[in-house]
Amino acid sequence: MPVSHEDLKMVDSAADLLGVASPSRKRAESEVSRYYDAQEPASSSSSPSNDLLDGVQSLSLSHIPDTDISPSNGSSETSSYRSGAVGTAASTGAAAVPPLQRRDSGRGRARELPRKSSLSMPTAPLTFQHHHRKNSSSGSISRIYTAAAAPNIRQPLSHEYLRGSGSPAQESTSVASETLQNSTPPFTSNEAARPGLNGRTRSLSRTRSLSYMKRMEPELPDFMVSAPAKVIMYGEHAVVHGKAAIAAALSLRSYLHVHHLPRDNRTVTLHLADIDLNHTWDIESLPWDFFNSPAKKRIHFDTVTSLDPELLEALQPFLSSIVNKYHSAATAFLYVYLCLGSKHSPAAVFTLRSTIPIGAGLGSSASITVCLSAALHLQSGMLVRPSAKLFEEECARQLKRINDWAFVGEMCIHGNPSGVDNTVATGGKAVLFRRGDYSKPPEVKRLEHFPELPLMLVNTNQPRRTAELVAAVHGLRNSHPTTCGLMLDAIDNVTAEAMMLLDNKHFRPDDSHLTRLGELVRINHGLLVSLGVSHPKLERVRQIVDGSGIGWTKLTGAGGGGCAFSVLKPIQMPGDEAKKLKVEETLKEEGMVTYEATLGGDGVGVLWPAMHGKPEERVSITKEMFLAADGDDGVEALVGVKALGSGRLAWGFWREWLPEEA
Ligand SMILES: Nc1ncnc2c1ncn2[C@@H]1O[C@H](COP(=O)(O)OP(=O)(O)O)[C@@H](O)[C@H]1O
Ligand SMILES: C[C@@](O)(CCOP(=O)(O)O)CC(=O)O
Repeated sequence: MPVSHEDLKMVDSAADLLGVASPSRKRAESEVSRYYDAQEPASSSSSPSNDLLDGVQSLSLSHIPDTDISPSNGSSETSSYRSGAVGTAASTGAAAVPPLQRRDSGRGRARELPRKSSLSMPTAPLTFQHHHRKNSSSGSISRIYTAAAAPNIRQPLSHEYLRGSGSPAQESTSVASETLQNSTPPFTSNEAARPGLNGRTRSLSRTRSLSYMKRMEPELPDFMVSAPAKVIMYGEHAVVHGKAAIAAALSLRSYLHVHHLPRDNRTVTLHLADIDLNHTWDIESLPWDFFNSPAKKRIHFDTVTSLDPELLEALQPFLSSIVNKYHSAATAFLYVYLCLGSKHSPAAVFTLRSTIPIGAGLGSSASITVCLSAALHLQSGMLVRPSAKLFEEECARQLKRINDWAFVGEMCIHGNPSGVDNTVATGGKAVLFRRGDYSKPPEVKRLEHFPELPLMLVNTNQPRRTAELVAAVHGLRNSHPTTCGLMLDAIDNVTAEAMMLLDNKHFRPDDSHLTRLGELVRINHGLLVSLGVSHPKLERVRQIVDGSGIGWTKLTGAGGGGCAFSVLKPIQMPGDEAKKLKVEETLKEEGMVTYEATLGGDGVGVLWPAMHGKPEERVSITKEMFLAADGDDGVEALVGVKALGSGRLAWGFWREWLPEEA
């Protein structure tokens, strides 16, 4: 009999309450296992794994036809202009089937991928990175996978001990004894013997030692997740008002380390090291009953498009003691934690460090909310580590789930974000993004031919808050609806023109195409100035760069300070390089920082378990090591995607396409 969504939800909650896999859940899981076994051709490339499979509806990456981004289609009337106030939580598109845990049959079966490759994404040495796509014989798009053993996500570690060559009973007792040699057991040793597993005899003391050991073990291994920053090339602010924007992933990243605590520790800690925020909550004292009540409960598959003010209010007593100017990150964490977790969520310490400047227009908030969303999904068993065994559609579903809940976190930090930042931080690469109707998923078109561009990124070091700038544009539009509407339409037009150039495989950065792109950058900046979101320091960058004639400059992100980027003209004359160096020197003298970063790289990634080193000498990355890493370079050297690479023992990415063959 097919398993219904409702059935499984009930089974899920019952199992959660008991902390076990219920018989009906197991039945449902085996049903799905059977389904997959029947569907999949046998393959010898499988690794033993414990995948979570589900039947969530697939990510609809609605392609935006070129005509859609024309000014006529992007009129201000059709755009959804959202005020800073939060609305009622809306849930759209609940999945047909909830997640299921699937243990590999152990028969060496793996789903054979229709299209896959073990290629890894190249990174360009200079500013931008060019990724091509490879078309399969069917003409459709493929993606690359990193071969990796999926983690035993919901599997307590003790089960690992119980596996192996010996019988379960032998294994468990020997591990228990070993553990107990180094600890003080909370029981006496002279207990009556009673029948054990497989008809063997085991003593009650051993049973208790096992339960003691279980309590002392963390439920899951430590792991890490990471997500990139982004650069909005065209369309910031307008995108909040329903227009299109073009954005690309940037090679600066946030890293989140998740350390699991012994089961008898019932606390959860959020340590945001960059902002000196370190707070611990007692898990059971959190308002689970309210968050899990039928009227409020949201599950992993739900697309939540606005925050619930009552849920936010319920969190206040747990946030009020956090005095930190960046405290909204804690709100984001707690909101998503309570929505996705349960009283039985594993005790853990979440430690975050980021190489992205905070509040500088590079999407630092989205990068951290993507990390938090991915970590919480992984922890609760709702994601499979990316591997060659993942269907393309599953990969897309997992990315959608991460992205949807990262957006919830973004709403906690920003109020009314467009969602472009978290979409890029989740999926990586470059996208054309538009969210006309906030009650529906955004339209996202991946830019297949995003070119390598000569770019300079400058941080003015002028702090500002996205939420305030978005609210300021909102205010201006209210007082000057017609004029602002026209300016937003003009930005939309700029984005549409840029899109034709950036998504064109014949684009050449060394000819007139670059000049057109540069001019569009300058026009877009001018329109943002008119919307009132520039800053004297941003104007100074523009003056220095444009004055030297080396390129075209625009603020990126919310403006009001933060970052600007310049599209640089090709170095053609002998003095060109010297001019660029002079510009960099002047900017530095004025207290600004220039970045060398690449665009168009990977989105969210996972390092499971958190280990580094060559296969034979792998060591765990502890939270202490992570915290001790010296500055951004230290973080990159210890856990960085560049340092550890990607692959089975390194970072895994949910990727949706393959680079095109040269
Ligand atoms: N490294 C970080 N650690 C903790 N919180 C962060 C970090 N980076 C960003 N945030 C959160 O994001 C907010 C900044 O978001 P925002 O002003 O939109 O800047 P950005 O343009 O970089 O996204 C901060 O107030 C904080 O809550
Ligand atoms: C201004 C805006 O378009 C981009 C904000 O980017 P950032 O938070 O400054 O990185 C707001 C949004 O898209 O939600």
